[in-house]
Amino acid sequence: MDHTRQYAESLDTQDLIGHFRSRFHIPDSDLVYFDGNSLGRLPIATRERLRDAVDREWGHDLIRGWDTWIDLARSVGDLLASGVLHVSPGEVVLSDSTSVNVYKLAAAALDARPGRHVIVTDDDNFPTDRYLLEGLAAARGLELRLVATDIDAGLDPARVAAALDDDVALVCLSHVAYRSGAIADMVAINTAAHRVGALTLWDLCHSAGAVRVPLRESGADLAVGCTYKYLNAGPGAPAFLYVREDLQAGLRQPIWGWFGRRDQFAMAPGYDPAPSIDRFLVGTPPVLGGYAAQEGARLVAEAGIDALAEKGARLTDYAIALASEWLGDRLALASPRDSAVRGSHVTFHSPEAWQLCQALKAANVIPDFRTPDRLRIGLAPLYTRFVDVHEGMSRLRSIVESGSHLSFAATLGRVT
Ligand SMILES: Cc1ncc(COP(=O)(O)O)c(C=O)c1O
Ligand SMILES: Nc1c(O)cccc1C(=O)C[C@H](N)C(=O)O
Repeated sequence: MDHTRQYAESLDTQDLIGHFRSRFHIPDSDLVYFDGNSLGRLPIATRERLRDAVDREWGHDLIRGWDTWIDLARSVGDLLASGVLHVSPGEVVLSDSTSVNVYKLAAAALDARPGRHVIVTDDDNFPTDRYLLEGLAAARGLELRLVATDIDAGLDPARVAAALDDDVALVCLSHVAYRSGAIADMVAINTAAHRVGALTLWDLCHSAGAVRVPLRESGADLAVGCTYKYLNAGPGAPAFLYVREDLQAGLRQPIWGWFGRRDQFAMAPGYDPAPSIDRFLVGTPPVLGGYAAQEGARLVAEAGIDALAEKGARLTDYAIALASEWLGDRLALASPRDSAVRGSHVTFHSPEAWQLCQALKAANVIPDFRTPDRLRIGLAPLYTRFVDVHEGMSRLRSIVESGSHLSFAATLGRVT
């Protein structure tokens, strides 16, 4: 491969979705942002929409705003369904945080499988998922069965299958692993789970807006995900949840708020869940965050998931090739090498990963550090250019070659 900046520029020139970068607010042209998998950039349309929503809808319309706000969770859900997740309208809704949605859907799934005593997840699933499942298992006297995962290679579907038997109620896993970026085999795992009568719940935080998620093709039961990463909806924006249409009537989630009730404004006695995906809602939705999720989902839908996934694969392949050429075994790959089973971020091992992260930030490159010794580089395909990858990796090369990172304390500081 050609390692010149000119080559990176030529890749950008040929990039069919490269123009989407101009739809983002990018005030610091020197900054190399490798963290869109933690917090996406600000779309220009979102900034304008939020200004208008604050000034006109809230400032002027006041309570009358609810005439339109009331349908927002459903309309953004439908947009995510058609433009991002490729499922049917009425199967996705915007709601709460990913953590709260894991709790609601996992509890609903456990209630739907009475008499079964086991929840399966993997030992490298994202912490919030593991903790929530641990809490549910403790409260209900169930076993939480952890499948051992290779942190770099990702989940082995055969190991998941080996953990399954007819006492398993729920299998809850991440589609793209937060550390390695490995894509789990959703088809094989759903098939194995359904063979023993278990339900599946997928965390799509690192998938939505970055890779094609085979919810429909794999017969997935339930899913959750956030909108602040590849959907660019901003810090703390509301999450989404997916419940396959044929399961909705048979599932009840445990937080019985008024937004989940049939005929909400009748304010009637007793809880009677809505006969739709609305039954998985709880309370008043965050409207400003909802608008941001809507604008973010529109951009992703316009670019198209297949084009985004293809570019994400090429960007991560390019970062791997530059790392191997320039840094050799000083930076070992901690992600799958095959882009077909990798999301839009790539991770490297180094005993000095923490110091490298600090030195990169000082050089105006933002990656992140993940325990125990990993440098994670997120390459959000909507706005990351090949020249950004070239520039970021070349600043990393200068740091490693000069040893300048060694002047940073080796002690871990605050990690986000
Ligand atoms: C896989 C995964 N699940 C869940 C979360 C977080 O959930 P929440 O938005 O509820 O904090 C993250 C990132 O923060 C994540 O990467
Ligand atoms: N959600 C985050 C937050 O509220 C604070 C700091 C970081 C995050 C993240 O998104 C972390 C991210 N999900 C990860 O994969 O590590």
